[in-house]
Amino acid sequence: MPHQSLEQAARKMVLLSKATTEQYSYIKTCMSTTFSPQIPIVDLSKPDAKNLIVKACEELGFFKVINHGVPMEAISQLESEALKFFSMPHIEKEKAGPPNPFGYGSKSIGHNGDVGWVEYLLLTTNQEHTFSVCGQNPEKFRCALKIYMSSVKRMACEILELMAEGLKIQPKNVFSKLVMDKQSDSVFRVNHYPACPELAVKGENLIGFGEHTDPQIISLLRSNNTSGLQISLRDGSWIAVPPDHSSFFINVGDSLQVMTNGRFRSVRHRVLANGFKSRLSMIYFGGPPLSEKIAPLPSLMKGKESLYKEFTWFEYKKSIYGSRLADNRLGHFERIAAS
Ligand SMILES: C=C1C[C@]23C[C@H]1CC[C@H]2[C@@]12CCC[C@@](C)(C(=O)O1)[C@H]2[C@@H]3C(=O)O
Ligand SMILES: O=C(O)CCC(=O)C(=O)O
Ligand SMILES: [Fe+2]
Repeated sequence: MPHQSLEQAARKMVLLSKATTEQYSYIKTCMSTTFSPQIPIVDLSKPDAKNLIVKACEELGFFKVINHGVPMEAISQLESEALKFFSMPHIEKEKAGPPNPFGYGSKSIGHNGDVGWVEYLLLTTNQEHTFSVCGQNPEKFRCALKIYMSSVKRMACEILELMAEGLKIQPKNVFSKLVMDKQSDSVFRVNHYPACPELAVKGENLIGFGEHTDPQIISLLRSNNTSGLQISLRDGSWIAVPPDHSSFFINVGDSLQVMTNGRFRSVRHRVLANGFKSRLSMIYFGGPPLSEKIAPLPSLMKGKESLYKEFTWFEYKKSIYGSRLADNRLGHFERIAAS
């Protein structure tokens, strides 16, 4: 059974890793994280979807989507190819790395010292580059990626159009056209968090993926049935997101926060490693073309000043790659109101 071999591989990874988990940042905040019914659920097939989406983006910057239209078959195919990839020996996986910027990465996230109990594939959504994905059957992996990505991109556009409709702004493709653009700088990521048996023994927490906001416009996340994802509320407390393998979780990204002049919030989130089960998640990050100006839409300003300085997505990207995961990246671009 592929699942069994995955757990075995994870265990091996733990045993073989000389430094074990000592070098990672343990976090002791588990007391403030609880499962809660607070995650809004949006049924894309219902007429009130657009209003629920706007409310969720204003309050949390996060919601769950059901009846999303991505066939379970496409999801399972990609999941199974990804699991095959991650169950290969480390030396084989390394052939697809390092992620500069695309490819296989392990433990290290970005280039500024962030680490987590995670291994991942970071890919461009642009066809040609996904060819760097290796593995035993790269053709099958690529094919599954292509089918999944086109379906998820369609959902991203549908959600972005519902946002514009819910905000009552014209044309309804103001946001979605950026992700639909041929030059769109969208990214795809598959994260694998091996089970970390040491945690189960010690009863401690270990960071899988440190807290951050996603810089793009919108992120669409699907994971297996393993918990770990948490989001931060306005008051700074963390809530655990109950896993749901058949739904998608949507994050507002920094760029959408700027385009709505702060009305929508980009949500801080993180992943904790699990002591018993491995987690596999796949995330589509819908981004604008590099040359696109990221600025509040005039129709959302209503005579108010922009909260942000003007910048292009290229400029923002340059700045994020010099940042640490937990940094407040939008801080540099906030306009201090002249009084
Ligand atoms: C420390 C990091 C790692 C970054 C860049 C920088 C700050 C934000 C991280 C992310 C988070 C969202 C996906 C990603 C692909 C992105 O666009 O921003 C990540 C990227 C990476 O994993 O390389
Ligand atoms: O793997 C996950 O569940 C979330 C990871 C994440 O937030 C990211 O890759 O930006
Ligand atoms: Fe993220």
